Amino acid sequence: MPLGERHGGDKSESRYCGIETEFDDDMPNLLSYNVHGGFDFILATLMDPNYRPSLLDNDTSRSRALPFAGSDLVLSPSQWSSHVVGKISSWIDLDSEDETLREDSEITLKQEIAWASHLSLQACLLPTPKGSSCANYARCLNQIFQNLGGMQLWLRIPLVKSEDDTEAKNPDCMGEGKVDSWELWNSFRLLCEHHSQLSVALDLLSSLPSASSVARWFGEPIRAAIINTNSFLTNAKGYPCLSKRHQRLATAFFDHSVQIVISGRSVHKVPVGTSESHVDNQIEGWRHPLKSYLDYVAFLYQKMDPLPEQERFELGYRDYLQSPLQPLMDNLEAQTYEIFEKDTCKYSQYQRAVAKALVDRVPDEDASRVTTVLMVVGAGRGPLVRASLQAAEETDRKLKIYAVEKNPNAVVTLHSLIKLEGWEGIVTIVSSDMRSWDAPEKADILVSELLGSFGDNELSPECLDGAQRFLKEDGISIPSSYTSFVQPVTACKLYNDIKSHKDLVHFETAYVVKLHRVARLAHTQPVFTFTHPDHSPTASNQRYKKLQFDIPEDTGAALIHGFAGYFDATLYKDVHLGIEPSTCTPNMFSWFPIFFPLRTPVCVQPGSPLEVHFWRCCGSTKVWYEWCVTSPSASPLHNTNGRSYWVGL
Ligand SMILES: C[S@@+](CC[C@H](N)C(=O)[O-])C[C@H]1O[C@@H](n2cnc3c(N)ncnc32)[C@H](O)[C@@H]1O
Repeated sequence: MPLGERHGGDKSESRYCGIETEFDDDMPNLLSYNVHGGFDFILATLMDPNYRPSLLDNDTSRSRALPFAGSDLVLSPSQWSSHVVGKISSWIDLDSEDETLREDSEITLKQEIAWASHLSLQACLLPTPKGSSCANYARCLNQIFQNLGGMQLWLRIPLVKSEDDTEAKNPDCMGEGKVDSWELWNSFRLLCEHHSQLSVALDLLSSLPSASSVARWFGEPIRAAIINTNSFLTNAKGYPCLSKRHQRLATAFFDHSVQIVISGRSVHKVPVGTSESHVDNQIEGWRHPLKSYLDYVAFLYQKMDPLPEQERFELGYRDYLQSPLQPLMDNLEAQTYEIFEKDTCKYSQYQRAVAKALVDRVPDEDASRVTTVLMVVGAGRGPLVRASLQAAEETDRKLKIYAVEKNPNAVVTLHSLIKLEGWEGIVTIVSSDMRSWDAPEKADILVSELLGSFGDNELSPECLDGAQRFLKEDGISIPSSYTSFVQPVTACKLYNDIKSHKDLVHFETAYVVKLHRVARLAHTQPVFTFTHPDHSPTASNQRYKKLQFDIPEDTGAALIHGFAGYFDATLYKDVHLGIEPSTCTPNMFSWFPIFFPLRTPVCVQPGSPLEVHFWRCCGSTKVWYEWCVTSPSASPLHNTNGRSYWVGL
């Protein structure tokens, strides 16, 4: 019974809530008890906890069947796959000093995974590594991965990070010697080479690490969050509830399709005869002992704000890598223009900028006599022409417009608009590349939108350099400048998607992507700025920037899979437009961020700075970026000579 419905038809996994169960060899009864109690799936031990392969060696009845919970026939295939997550025996210790235990563990792990695969379970929960060394555990998993089919393996990791290294460690819940459970996870997944079927089930304890430290996990492949009943507080009426921080975390998990699992025994004496449940499925007075915990989780899920319309529209794009547009080299298609044109926020910012420029250029007393020459360069299907005309109307200024466009298909539309919109005598359509157009007169205002997610990556600088020939000496360019920004991110999903191509080219390409499962590890920093017009005789569009990021120390160590990139543009004076997270234009959807990957992720320890270099390089036929990390360790230089990714001139 899903936790509820969220506006917009929620299809995420996080609608489901599971329960961790004790071993029970009556699997049908165990499942039906918990499903009737309201849970969607059970986290169930598949093998008798007393089983040890080494004990069988001395057993004369060695050939008897292994003590699996019943047989595969006790549940239907769909019950196994939809309602059971296998829990691998928690006693296993693959890195134990005790050889017998180590060997027993290896045999049991492989047997249990093989049995779970036979049942077509979607996932199995792997116990937390017992010590700080997990090499043999990871080695066995690598062997298992070679032949696993589609099953996911969730490594159980407690969400702990002591702020003080001298703080007592809890050997029951994580490897001795590790005070930051993320490091345990990181060692494990590095040993497994980021295997895409290895993910995390986080155990939420009653106290949580710092916000930055928790945030780092959102770039990791978390599939489940296990909340023990001991981590719940008690509300005034005696019901279980979570602390504000736990609530916010649970909500963030829902938003990232992480499933919640309740574990432990009921530790709340819920008043009899009352019910706060929203989905009450009591059968003949019976109530699952953990129902009040489930009800609370459902309540948190249902009280989440509905996804805004734009977010709903963008759901399918989350963490989906796209190649950036090449609007100079290629001709955009009608549907691309259509998406741009729906972004009213972008055009209203342009309208505001043009209005301010018109008023600055022509004082009120001259408004009826002076005609301003405005050129829209890269006019597409005309939205900036329309925005400029609206600015003129709003400010009572007279305008003459040239709409310059190099895409012949968009020019067809522009011509049709002359009649349709009554632009005769005001707008002249020019079918030409702005860099080679021989303009009949000079412009007072040059309006363009040639910006990519990283500002200059669609070659606005090169195009506007070519167009500024026909801008008057004191003319205005809208935009007047733009700056790119980057920040380091953990982005396991993106890294794995790129890795799946098994080539260098994909690791040296920048992608446009709606970032979702990422952890932004430091504030953004500016990279390259371009200003227009630029009349300096030595002007060059090549750039180099060295950046140093200090990741907040309380984050702990983190793995950098690459850099998220953004831009901010000053259109005119105080009117800006951009996607840099701290200043982004609200409700604008024309641009997703850009992502520059690293071929090998870089691990940064607390307190050690991350040094990064970005170059913008220009050749006669193309522009490209190169990038690398030099501290705490050196990465290779990425995209040398634009060998993998470039933008055509
Ligand atoms: C990002 S689109 C913007 C289109 C339109 N202004 C809008 O906001 O919907 C950029 C447009 O500039 C055009 N363009 C790019 N480089 C150009 C050049 N050198 N000369 C003329 N048009 C160019 C492209 O064909 C495309 O139509």
